[in-house]
This record gives sequence, structure tokens and C-alpha cells, in this order.
Amino acid sequence: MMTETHRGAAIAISQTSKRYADFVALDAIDLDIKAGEFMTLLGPSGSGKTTTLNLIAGFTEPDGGRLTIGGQNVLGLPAHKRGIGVVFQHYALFPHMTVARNVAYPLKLRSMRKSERESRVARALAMVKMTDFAHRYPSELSGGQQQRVALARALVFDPPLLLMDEPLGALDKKLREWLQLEIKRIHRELGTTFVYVTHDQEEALVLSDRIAVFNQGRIEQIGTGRELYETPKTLFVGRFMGESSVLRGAFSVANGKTTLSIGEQQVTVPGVLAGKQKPVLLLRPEKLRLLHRHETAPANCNVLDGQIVECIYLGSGAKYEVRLKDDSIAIVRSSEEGDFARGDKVQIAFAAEDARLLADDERAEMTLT
Ligand SMILES: Nc1ncnc2c1ncn2[C@@H]1O[C@H](COP(=O)(O)OP(=O)(O)OP(=O)(O)O)[C@@H](O)[C@H]1O
Repeated sequence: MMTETHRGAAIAISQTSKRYADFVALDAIDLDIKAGEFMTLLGPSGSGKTTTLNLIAGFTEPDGGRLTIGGQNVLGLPAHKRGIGVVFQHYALFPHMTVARNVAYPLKLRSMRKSERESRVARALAMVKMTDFAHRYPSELSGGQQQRVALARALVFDPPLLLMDEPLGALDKKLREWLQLEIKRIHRELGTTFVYVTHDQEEALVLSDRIAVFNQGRIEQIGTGRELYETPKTLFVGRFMGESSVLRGAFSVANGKTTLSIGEQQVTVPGVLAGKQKPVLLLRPEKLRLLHRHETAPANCNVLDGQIVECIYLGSGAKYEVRLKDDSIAIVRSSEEGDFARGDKVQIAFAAEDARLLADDERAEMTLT
């Protein structure tokens, strides 16, 4: 049997907190990252992602907790002794050095022989497809090219761990999407552990083996993109991981099922929340079907009446905003452009198992807006 070998370092963070005066930036977080894994720290601005990255890098010391990298306790160990590659949003290249000298810099710091240095720089530049730019200065490069050089510089000394803080944040959408695939390829080729900070859930889905969702200094859930999108454990995670509609209403519980009243209609889904939590239903736009008022709904579907308030043509299909009887808005996405128009009275239909039953959480809505 072949054993998979990874050149990356595992990271274990446990019960780690960080306070700034009386503000709690990180509240006793636990996070285990496997060797060779691509882990993304995802969350809104101010949720603690960069603080976590800075703790791993050694730029900040925590107030309490444990942190090991590759099994070694690194608390108290200065950043330059941790042997970690780091890429920030702003390229931070040395402006007076050529691309090749920028990339060689970490090797010079390590007093590496010139011949070895040159072969490593060539390899790192080839990896980010910047070989032809070796003699240029940073000011002669585009933002995307500068960021590729920053990546080469962070990887040139073969670190077991690469940390990236919004490295594509300053680039336009097309370039960002292309570089996401490049970063994914490089991760696959190197087998190094990558920890990546972003507030963009689509970027997190493209890149990551697993994602840790941050909210107000805590990690709400850790999982694969699919787990977070399809089975969020909290309303915040569900809302943050992609477009959704939330149904709220008076509720009742019977026979292991929860029923919500929306206007004068009822929807019933399997499951009951523990304790006295107020339930809501989270619905993904692609799981909703739009029907004309007179159409018969498919069997075993929940149906709600509404009126279309917006039709958006998306090229690949269409998106509709539908005002329900309780004045809430449901978002429906369809791969075909149906014969629906603004103002049409319609029904939305969904299978009970496609609705996520979650505990209501005002914080979820507050931090998202
Ligand atoms: N040096 C500091 N002094 C005081 N407060 C700080 C300091 N550094 C961070 N904070 C606060 O800690 C919280 C978490 O910051 P952090 O940078 O980790 O968030 P983030 O999730 O990375 O957000 P962003 O995407 O905006 O960078 C923020 O509210 C921030 O204002």
C-alpha cells in the first residue's frame, strides 16, 4: 500500500485567545490543520482571520492557549525562526531589486551558495510562470505579476508552511480567478501546507480542502466547502457560504417535525431544534422551483405563494426575487429562463429535505450587513 507523504507541517491551535485592551479579537479558538492541507480562514472583516494568521506566523503572541507547528511548540519563537513563507495583500517587493534578486533574498539571508541560489530562483520563477521577467523591477510589473513574484519569494526556500493574507484582494476579478487556479496547482505540486485568509466565499470554495468560518473572534464551523454550503451548523455559516433565503414565522413541533407559518400558509420540515431555540429555514436559491399560480406542485413539496419583484437575466439561467405573503423575499435561481415576468403571481416549491432547519441568530444578520 502506498502511503501518502506530505512535505507540509501540521498546525495545532488550541484554546488560543487574543485581546487588545478589553476587546477580544480571538476567543479561545481551536483549529487543527493537517500536513499538506489547504486551509482557508473565511469570515467578514474584523472576525479574527488575520489575527490567527499572525499568531501562526509569529507576528503576534497570544494571551493564552497552545500552538504547535510540525509538532513543535512555537510560542515565544520569533517569526524569522519559524521558517514560514508569507504573502500579503500588498506585494511588499523590494522596489530597488530586480525580480530575480527579490526572489533570491530569503536564500541570501540563509547564506546559501550562489549556484544553489540561482537554480532555486529559476525553479521558483518557473513555478509561478515569471521566468521571462527575472530582470525587471517591480515597478515594471502588473499587480498580478508582482503577486506571483511575492509567491515565488515565499516559496523559494521550500517552507513546510505558506501563509497568505488576501493575496488576490487588490486584483480584478478575471485575474483573481486565474491566479486562484495557479495557487491551487502550486499547492498540489508542492504538497506544502497552505493557510489562506479571505472574506470571499467563492474564492474559499475554489481553493480549499477545508474552510474555517470565523465570526466575531470565534470559529463557527470547520469543514469542506460542500459541508459548509449544504449542512451549515449555524445561520451565520449558512448565510455566509452563499446566497440564501431565510423563512421565519410562528412555529410548532410535532412527531419529530417542525412547522412554520408564513403568511397563512404552512411549511413542514423534518427535525426539531434542541432546547428553546427559535427555528428558521435556510433555503438555497437553486433548490427552489418557481411555478405559475395554477401549476400543480411536485409531490412532497412545500409550496408558498408570492409575487415576482425582480427578474435578473444571468446568461446561464435566471434569478428571481419573490415577495412572500409575510413580505419576506425568497431568491430563486433557475438554469433556464422561464416565462416569468416582474409582477407575476407565482408559487415557490421546495422539497422538505432541501430546507436547513437552524436556530435563529440576530448576530448572523447583523454581521452580514
Ligand atoms: N493591533 C491591534 N490593536 C487593536 N485592535 C486590533 C489590533 N489588531 C486587530 N485588532 C482588532 O481585532 C479584530 C480582528 O482583527 P483581524 O485583523 O484579525 O480581522 P480580520 O478577520 O482579518 O479582518 P479583515 O478582513 O478586515 O482584515 C478587529 O476588530 C480589529 O480591529
